[in-house]
Amino acid sequence: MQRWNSWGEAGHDYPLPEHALHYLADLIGPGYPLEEVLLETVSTKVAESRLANHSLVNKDPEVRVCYARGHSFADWLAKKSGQIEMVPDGVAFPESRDDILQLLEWAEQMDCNLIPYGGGTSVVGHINPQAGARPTLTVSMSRLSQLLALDKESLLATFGAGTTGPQVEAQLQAHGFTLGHFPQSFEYSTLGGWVATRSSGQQSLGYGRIETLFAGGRLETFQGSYYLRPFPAESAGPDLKECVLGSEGRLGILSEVIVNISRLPRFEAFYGLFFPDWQAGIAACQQALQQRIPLSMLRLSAPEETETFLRLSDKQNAIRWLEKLLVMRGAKAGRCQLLVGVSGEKAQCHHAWKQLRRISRFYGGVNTGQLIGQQWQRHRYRNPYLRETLWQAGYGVDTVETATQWLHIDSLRQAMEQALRSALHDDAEQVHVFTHISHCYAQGASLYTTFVFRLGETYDITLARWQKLKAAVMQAIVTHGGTVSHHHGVGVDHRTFLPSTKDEQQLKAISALCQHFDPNARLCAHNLLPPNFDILLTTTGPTASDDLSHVLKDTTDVVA
Ligand SMILES: Cc1cc2nc3c(=O)[nH]c(=O)nc-3n(C[C@H](O)[C@H](O)[C@H](O)COP(=O)(O)OP(=O)(O)OC[C@H]3O[C@@H](n4cnc5c(N)ncnc54)[C@H](O)[C@@H]3O)c2cc1C
Repeated sequence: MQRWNSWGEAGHDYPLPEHALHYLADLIGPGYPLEEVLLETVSTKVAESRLANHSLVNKDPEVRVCYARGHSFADWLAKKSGQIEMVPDGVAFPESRDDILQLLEWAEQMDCNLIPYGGGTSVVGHINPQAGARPTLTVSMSRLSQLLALDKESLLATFGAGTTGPQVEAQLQAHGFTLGHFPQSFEYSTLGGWVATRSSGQQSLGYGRIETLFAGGRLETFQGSYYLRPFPAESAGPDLKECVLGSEGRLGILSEVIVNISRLPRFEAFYGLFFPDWQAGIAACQQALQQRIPLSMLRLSAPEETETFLRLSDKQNAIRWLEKLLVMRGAKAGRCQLLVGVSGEKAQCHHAWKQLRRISRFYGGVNTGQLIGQQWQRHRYRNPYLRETLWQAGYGVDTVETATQWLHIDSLRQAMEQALRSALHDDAEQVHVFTHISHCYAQGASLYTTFVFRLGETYDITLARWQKLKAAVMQAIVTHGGTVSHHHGVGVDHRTFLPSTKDEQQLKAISALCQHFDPNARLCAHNLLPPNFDILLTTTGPTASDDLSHVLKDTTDVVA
């Protein structure tokens, strides 16, 4: 059974070896765990539902609690402490498009808000009900998880939007196909959620981000049902599919998603390389991308992350041998690990790997073969479980991600890491920070930074620590040329910073689009736009002459 206040299936634990915990204690001090509240206890405190009965809606307090929060660090604190301010008034489980249309109609009658819920793996507050006069109905897509159509000739598959990663792959692989979308939340996140958040998978370099994979589908809205046809390409004016991508539940509920699929690769391998330093690793990645070498993954760890992985490994004997080899070959302190993936026809993969090795040699890279790559592949979804392991040891872990041009990669990384390392100086607390590049493009890459800190003596102190860390790093991102998000989305947690990425005219256009599809602001109105932005437009009407500068000033004040 899925854990209600943490990641993963109950009983699936990944303990860290003793030496790994000592390493962490040496870096930031010993951790002290916080006591957790039981689901039964939280459920007894839930307020009465404000919704009438409906055959599709479950109002059981325990179910409502389980659907109340996602997986941001603040969400975890809320669940583990039991201080969940808002829970949905009910959770609906539609089984068909008709059920969804019925729920939209009922929401108007009940005057309630709706939250489409995929896997609930959001890390930016997307699916958290907000306080307000209207009741909230969360719409779980979990029963819409079937492969509905497979066009083997055109490589198109139609799924219920609530299909999770493993369900997508199992149903496709049974026919010899794959989607190739493997976010780290793969186990629980869904097709609808991926589209609504502009998700990116670990092998996006080969298969593409969800933008490339999303071919069409059906969107159920307060303005009716839309069928987004899966043409291979078209020149027929603006494409509504583009608007649905990243809409974060604000336009409607995706009931079906059509995706571009691939034949299962005949060959796939992951290799490990080590570069003497970060600059060499970056230059090699940049070259590989700009020469269009057909790889399926490039993941470059900065020195602190490389060192952390080596230190935390439970195969210390093998690591000692590896270190000897690396030192002999010139990759000493400051070295960076690069993971390389190739997928496809064997000859094509061998050729791509050969081309990459040629670039790597030029930059002093040391080839360590497939061993590290195989380890990574075996444990590719394990990191989220380690969040719980570290929590139990008294440490908080969170990640932030962004993207920028190659020109700014280095300065942005330094700014993010520095902001995190110094954020808790006033509390006399150390923060362990490390970064990797997780998705590469010819023009730039995404940076993914992890920070580990000690839990406070209470939940409130811990939350305050996390808030300081998050604010400091977001500030660093937007002032050093990063986007608010490369793949986690905006939600509630990043919306204040959106004006740094999109200007006033763009925000107005997005707001007008949301109002067109959802005139009464029932669908996830908390997501995406800066606070008060919609309210202002609703009261004055979205005209081009609206002066929103004071709203934007409020939000940019936080940014500046
Ligand atoms: C441990 C962990 C690792 C992660 N790793 C990655 C990663 O590698 N790559 C990545 O991209 N993200 C990652 N994420 C973030 C998260 O998994 C993604 O944002 C994912 O796309 C969310 O999918 P979901 O089905 O869980 O959506 P939810 O969290 O349920 O919802 C997210 C948003 O999408 C909307 N939505 C969901 N379904 C529908 C629908 N059918 N119609 C309309 N709107 C809908 C919701 O209303 C909400 O606004 C990670 C999260 C965690 C906790």
